Amino acid sequence: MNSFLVTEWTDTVTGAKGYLALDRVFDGVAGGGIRMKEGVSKEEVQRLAHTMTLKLMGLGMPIGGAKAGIDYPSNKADSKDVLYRFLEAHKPFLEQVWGASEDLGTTKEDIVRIVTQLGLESPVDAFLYRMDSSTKEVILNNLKESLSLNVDGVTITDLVTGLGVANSTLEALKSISLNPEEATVSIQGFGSVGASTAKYLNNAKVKIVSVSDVSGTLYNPEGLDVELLLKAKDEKGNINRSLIPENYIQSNRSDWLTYEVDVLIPAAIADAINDENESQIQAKLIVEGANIPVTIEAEKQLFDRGILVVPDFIANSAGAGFFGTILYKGIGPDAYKIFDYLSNQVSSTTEWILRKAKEENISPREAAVLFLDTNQVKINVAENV
Ligand SMILES: NC(=O)c1ccc[n+]([C@@H]2O[C@H](COP(=O)([O-])OP(=O)(O)OC[C@H]3O[C@@H](n4cnc5c(N)ncnc54)[C@H](O)[C@@H]3O)[C@@H](O)[C@H]2O)c1
Repeated sequence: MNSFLVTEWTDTVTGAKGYLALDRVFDGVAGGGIRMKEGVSKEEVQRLAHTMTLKLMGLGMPIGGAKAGIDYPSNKADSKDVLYRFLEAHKPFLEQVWGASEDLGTTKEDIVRIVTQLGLESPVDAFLYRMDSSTKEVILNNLKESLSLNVDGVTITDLVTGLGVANSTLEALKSISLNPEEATVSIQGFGSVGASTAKYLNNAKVKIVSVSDVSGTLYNPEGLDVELLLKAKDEKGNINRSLIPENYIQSNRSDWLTYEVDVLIPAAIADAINDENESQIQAKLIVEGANIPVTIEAEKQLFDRGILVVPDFIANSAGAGFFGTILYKGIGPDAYKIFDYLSNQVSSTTEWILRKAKEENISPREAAVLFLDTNQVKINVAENV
């Protein structure tokens, strides 16, 4: 994987390794989260940074993709000190090139607290430093207010990715001429992405017949009561079984993909659909809510069986565009305007790639690469600095 730049850092206290990969730098900046997890490798960080570039390009954002990774268990007592030292060492990047956010094992609150201690105004100072002081002040306020917005008691950063996945699904249903009210869906995972995807599909009257979490699968061919499931889930996406109606069939967590449904939405783990379970799938569409939930081999087999897979870097990209919407599109602090912008972008990209895939008889992933190549010319990738 060729990144524009990768740093390698060693913590002087614990010996932990850390990396910052800037996949591309457009207009002087790149954006992406900080993952803290035992075993994170430089290659993983580079791959994730590249996916960020693809997501941001798909959303029409003039920002390169970045990702940081710290190979250290996030549940250790001193993990926040390790994060502090990593950010301290990368302060010059935070000041001028890299806009940081949370990812697995880190929180927005910790990152904001640490960068403030380091003398920065925000984790996205790099995006602001070329702006004149009055524009910067307006944008910073917009950003702070936007981060605290919530809809129905849920912060918008916890809703926006699932909203995009739901809109991508609705667009994909159009491409197979299926009315949302007649469509059935099964979702793996009921955390931030799975639950918000279910919420917005339910609003569009799509029938969610099956949902799984880490403990198992719930199934009701008549449709699950999504509002009830949203109330029964905790902040980690675990559904409290004592609140579940008796007529729901409860089974093993691997059963979610075996039901006869129109759409499968893997929104939990990587490699959830692979060459060992792909043959059990009866759906017409798979919309990737999680990152890399379908292996490349399984995706090829699904394509040969006529099952379309909408790639993750299109379907789940809305969350990646949250900062860009406020920083570059001047939108905010208004949850519905932010939602409108991002969901329209995800819908139109999904429509484009599925139409192109049909016209050229290629997979949606191949069509997405064509889309990004076209887009790349527009945002001038050659001006890497
Ligand atoms: N949160 C975001 O904005 C965002 C954006 C893009 C991609 N993603 C990716 O989407 C995926 C889910 O993210 P999230 O933020 O919703 O996570 P989360 O931790 O909020 O929820 C994960 C859910 O998956 C369930 N789960 C875990 N292992 C499972 C298994 N083996 N079978 C069935 N269910 C299982 C959990 O019980 C929980 O319901 C991850 O791959 C993440 O990297 C998240």
